[in-house]
Amino acid sequence: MASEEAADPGVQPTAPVDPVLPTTTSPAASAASTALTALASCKKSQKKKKEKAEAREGAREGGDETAGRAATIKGLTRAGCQALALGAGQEAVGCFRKALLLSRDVVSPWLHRACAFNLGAAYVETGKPKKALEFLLQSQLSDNESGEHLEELYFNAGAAQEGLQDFSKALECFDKATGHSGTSEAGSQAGTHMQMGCCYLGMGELARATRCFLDAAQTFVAAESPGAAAVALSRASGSMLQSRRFQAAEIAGVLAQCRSLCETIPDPALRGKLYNDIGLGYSQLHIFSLAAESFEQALRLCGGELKRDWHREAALLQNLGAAHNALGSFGTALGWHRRAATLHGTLGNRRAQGQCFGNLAYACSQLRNHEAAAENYLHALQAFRDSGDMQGQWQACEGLGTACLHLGDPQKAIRHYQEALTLLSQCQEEAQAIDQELFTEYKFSVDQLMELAGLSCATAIAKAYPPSSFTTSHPAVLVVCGPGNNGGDGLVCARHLKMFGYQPTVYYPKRPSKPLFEGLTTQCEKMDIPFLPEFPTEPAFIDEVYGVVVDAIFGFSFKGAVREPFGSILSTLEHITVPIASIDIPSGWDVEKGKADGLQPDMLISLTAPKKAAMHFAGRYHFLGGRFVPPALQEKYSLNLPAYPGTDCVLQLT
Ligand SMILES: NC(=O)C1=CN([C@@H]2O[C@H](COP(=O)(O)OP(=O)(O)OC[C@H]3O[C@@H](n4cnc5c(N)ncnc54)[C@H](OP(=O)(O)O)[C@@H]3O)[C@@H](O)[C@H]2O)[C@@H](O)CC1
Ligand SMILES: [K+]
Repeated sequence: MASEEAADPGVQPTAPVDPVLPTTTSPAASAASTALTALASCKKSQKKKKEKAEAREGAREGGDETAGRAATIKGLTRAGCQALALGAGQEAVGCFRKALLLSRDVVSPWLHRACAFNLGAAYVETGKPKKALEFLLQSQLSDNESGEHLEELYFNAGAAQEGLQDFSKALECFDKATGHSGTSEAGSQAGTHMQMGCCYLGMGELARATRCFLDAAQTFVAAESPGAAAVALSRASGSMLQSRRFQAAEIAGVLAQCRSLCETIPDPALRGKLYNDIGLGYSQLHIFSLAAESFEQALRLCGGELKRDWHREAALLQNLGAAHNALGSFGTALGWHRRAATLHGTLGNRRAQGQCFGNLAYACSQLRNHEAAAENYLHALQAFRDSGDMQGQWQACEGLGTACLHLGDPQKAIRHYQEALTLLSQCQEEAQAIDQELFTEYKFSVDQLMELAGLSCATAIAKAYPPSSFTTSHPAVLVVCGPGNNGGDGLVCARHLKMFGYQPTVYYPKRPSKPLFEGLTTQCEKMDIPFLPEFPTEPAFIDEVYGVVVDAIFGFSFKGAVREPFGSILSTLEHITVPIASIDIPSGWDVEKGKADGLQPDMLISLTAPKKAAMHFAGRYHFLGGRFVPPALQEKYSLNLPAYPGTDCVLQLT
């Protein structure tokens, strides 16, 4: 999607979800890579088993029955390996399980452990890491086993731990695997480095992950495996982009190396996948000419009519269109957008089709064909409605508004803009996901964000209610704080208000015994901010003493019926006449539906992004605060937050 004002519509190539892009440690991705290695191990153990079985054959005196059983185990093992090679994991598990059962009656602990190992490795591949570990542990080898065998065991145990998301245990196993890798092939060492890279990715240690992928790539190149090396480089570039610690030139260097390796890969499907990944990487670096070239190369490799990958083709057409939009070659972009929209439509992918219509509309508007732009924004809007994409809907409405302005219909434009605003405030799920990511991915701490949130609130209050507007003798503000983080925002806000020359008083009836809140309380106390021992029961008293009341009672985690003492507090606040400034959400409101007979604040300071309930806000001032969402995150969620003016930490929405 793109809107006419959007400075950079071409960033959209990152939007299409490419099912083959292996840039995360998603179970699917790691299972896939694990599968290959499990199979390799299986082949190796099969070979080794064959050798050992043959060696034993002469020595074994257990008679025909034992020999027959050993032969059956051998057959089952072979069948299991074949099943694995064909991707029939369940069947493989069945064969290995039977082999393991039979091995119990054979007087060879080695054979039994080897069978347990195979079953464990097969479970790794079928995505059952718990089961895998159970059998891998049974295959525990003694120290005088060969290093290579130990390497295989630790590798698979590592893969199982990785599947269980226990990345540090997985890394321990992989470390041991590399410790025993003296004699093994370079390829298998590189495979271990790949897995280690995935673990570091899972732990959010992107620089280390990058190192592992680059090491793996180097080893694969030395082992003359260009395909595997290119995959490793592609993953390295992905983690470099994600980490934001690397220079663009460094990342572009890795992408270029990956691209040149691609030329030597015989498998067209893998080549196509990699060219697409490279194109996405270049898009993120804003090198759109190389992105477009890479997407075209990928498109040529989509397969013949019979084996055509239509979904990939649609994503590539969309990416090509978006890259040309970003390059400003709108005439060329039109064709790609149309083809992409048609193909996504045929495949029933309405949301992606909406994105293509949006991009097409944007290109039309840039070519000053506003009628075509309006028509395509309408198609986009409908597609986003069908697929329930709120964000797409508001962007399409915004585009429609602009097109109507150009077509000389300001009334219609206003209606579209109004609809866009309403839709914008409904993007709450996104806001919560962003909050989560700020903590988990971007490693912000609550107190950092709370400080910025509280500062935004004090700033917004100072803008809307300057001390000169107070009718009381002093700019006295009552800050009512609740038991959660919203209350914490209130404490920070009180401290900054004091700094700004106001006279805040805090009421904080339910104080959590956590260092963060204790610290914030002490800071206020040390700044001579009084804390009320009891809440005034008379609304008139509050009206007389204070010029503004800050509602920092509940934020987005409020639910159910209000419990005491907050029920009485809110009842009193509902009857005061001085303005109430609510932080994030008016307290007592349903986070989505609001509360018609509840608190009706004069001001709302939405933090990060407006929540759904903000639609029901009817007060005079609506501010946006919490200017802490990093650009990458804004981009990821296509937030299109309105621009904060200059260095301000708040933005007045109404
Ligand atoms: N995440 C972010 O990015 C940032 C978030 N920030 C801020 O945090 C806010 C969200 O904070 P939050 O999650 O701590 O919850 P919040 O709404 O303050 O209080 C919930 C507490 O209230 C209580 N309670 C609930 N229902 C109740 C009821 N019916 N009746 C009575 N009590 C009830 C319940 O306590 P309990 O009684 O269970 O002890 C619960 O612990 C968010 O809106 C924003 O302002 C900023 O600081 C910075 C960045
Ligand atoms: K509140």
